[in-house]
Amino acid sequence: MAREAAAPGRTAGKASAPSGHHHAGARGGGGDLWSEIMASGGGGGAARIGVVYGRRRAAQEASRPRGAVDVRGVAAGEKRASFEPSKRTSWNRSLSIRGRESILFAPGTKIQPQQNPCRAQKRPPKPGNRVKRTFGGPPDLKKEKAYFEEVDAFELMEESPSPKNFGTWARGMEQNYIVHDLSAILERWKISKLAKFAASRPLFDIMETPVVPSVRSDCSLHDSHRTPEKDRGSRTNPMRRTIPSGLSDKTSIFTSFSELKIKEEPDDSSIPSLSAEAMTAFAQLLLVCNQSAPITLAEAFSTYCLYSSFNEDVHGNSTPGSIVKLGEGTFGEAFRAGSTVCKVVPFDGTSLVNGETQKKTEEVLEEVLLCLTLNNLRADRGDNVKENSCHGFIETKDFWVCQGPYDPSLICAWEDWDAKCCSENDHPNDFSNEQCYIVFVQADGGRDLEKFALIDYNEACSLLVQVTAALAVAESACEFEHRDLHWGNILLDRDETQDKNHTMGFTLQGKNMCTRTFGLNVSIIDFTLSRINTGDAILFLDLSTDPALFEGPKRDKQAETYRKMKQITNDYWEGSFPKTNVVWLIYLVDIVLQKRYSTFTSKDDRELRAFKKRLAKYDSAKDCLTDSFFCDLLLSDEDAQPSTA
Ligand SMILES: Nc1ncnc2c1ncn2[C@@H]1O[C@H](COP(=O)(O)OP(=O)(O)OP(=O)(O)O)[C@@H](O)[C@H]1O
Repeated sequence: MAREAAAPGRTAGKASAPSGHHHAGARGGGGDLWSEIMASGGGGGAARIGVVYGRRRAAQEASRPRGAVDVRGVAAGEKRASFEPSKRTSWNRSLSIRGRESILFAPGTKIQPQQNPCRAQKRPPKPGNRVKRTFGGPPDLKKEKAYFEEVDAFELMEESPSPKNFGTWARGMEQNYIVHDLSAILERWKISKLAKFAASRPLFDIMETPVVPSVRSDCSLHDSHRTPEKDRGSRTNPMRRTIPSGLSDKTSIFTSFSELKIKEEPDDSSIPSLSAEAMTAFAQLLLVCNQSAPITLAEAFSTYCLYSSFNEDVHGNSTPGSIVKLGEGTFGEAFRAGSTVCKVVPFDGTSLVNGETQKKTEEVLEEVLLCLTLNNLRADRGDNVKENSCHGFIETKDFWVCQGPYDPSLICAWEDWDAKCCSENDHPNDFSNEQCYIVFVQADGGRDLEKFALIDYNEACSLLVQVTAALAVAESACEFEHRDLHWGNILLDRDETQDKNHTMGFTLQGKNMCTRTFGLNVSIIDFTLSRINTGDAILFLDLSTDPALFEGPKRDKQAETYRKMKQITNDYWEGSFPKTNVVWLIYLVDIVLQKRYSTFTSKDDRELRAFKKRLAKYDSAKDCLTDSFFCDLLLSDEDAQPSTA
């Protein structure tokens, strides 16, 4: 995670109705396009149905001081617990108490206005976004069919010892992206969540639970959940068949958060019919990864790296060639492997990594769901025309569940990077044989903004319009808020082959548009803090359990932006507040201004300052896109030159 030099920060503007639509007819009737989009009332928000399940990390985690040594690893005989102080001291990298959360929608329940009754007065108005997609109702047989096909495929795979195409050092093949059946994955995940909840309560209790309105009636939400337990029992039995049919009758009972007072470890035997159908998070993760068991990091990387006989370890064993570390974050190490980037994130262990508690399997699974949902915004997979699509989010090509110590080739790449860039992370050489990792295989998005020098004002404009358009599309499609869009999480790639009129296509609420790229391709990464509404569930991170995130230095742009978000959300992180995207856009303009590119004229500076001032008025990235700043940068589809998407 990057840090920003101190400079006067702005206070987030009070939420107000969007005003000043200065986009007075961006080329070729852009005005009409915009008036249609704006008149449609904001488009997207995903179906908001009755809340049936939520979880929250244990509050006691919050009391552990930052950087304090977690001795649980020692008690558990975990190799990696260290009593040395963590290298990580940055306020903004200490995320030890974070936990991804989810709210699941009950099938068949009605869309509810999103409100936290205790704070409803203070919160900005919810945009009237709605998506066409609805959930619940009669059973979706297509989904079930897809599900069982996938289960059958998995069972077949289990019989075969060689899932996927790994395992030979010499293979060195480029792997195409894997097509995931997102709806089947979500369905499975939902069933498991519900079963876990159901298993935590005696059967009679559930059956007698009256159906209550799904809007929470008090603030008990905040103390009604517990940290989900690890799902490692699944290791020996990674696959349990789930039978979705008939579940909806039972699940419709669970419609209130206030009913979710889960106090003990779920007892799987209490409701056999549900728990037997549910898969553990670990088994689900394996299934998403198309694996029957974890593999080693070396095996995963060998899928993407060309074999090189020059890459041998001290024992003469061949190792994957061309692995270079590209960057690091609090949770992950990013390596280039062939033409892909593999982000390696340890999970589920009890030892601290980089001074932080490791993510739990469920959190990893939910981050995977988030990546897949964003992948779904991409338009180039032969799908039908999409209501909202863009290419602004990094493409996740695949995932792997790995286990064992760090591979020597990765340690080598890590040490090379450390020698040059001075890593803030712990040396990865003492992970145990049991350590699990999730490997996110992504497209190579280029260099992050922290390290990238924009050549001129046009490139700065291209950066701003592409990020704004991507956020606007994702807002509309799935109420997406990135919530951590610092300069380490925006990647830029200069494509010398693009001419100056090159454009990048996107679709916002059914309208095809293009952004001018000026030869720059922008990708947004790192969805760890992001909030998304998949239609089945809201996935978010409860940042109220991480007060230190908001205690960064005064006037530090990034620290101020977290504080602005807190102000906007009023610490109600499950809520939809697209204004959080706006404050990151303001941060981005600040970064561009602060970098003081030598080629910027004073007029360019003035333009940017005026734009930044206007941004404070907007309530969402979609609103920001109407600003006059983007007039010459946004084209309607008909006016565009041949574009990338
Ligand atoms: N797909 C990619 N292409 C190129 N570089 C990448 C890619 N993904 C990550 N990186 C590099 O690795 C760095 C860390 O990645 P990322 O931000 O995803 O990790 P993280 O642990 O989630 O970080 P954070 O501390 O912000 O939560 C990035 O800043 C970037 O330099």
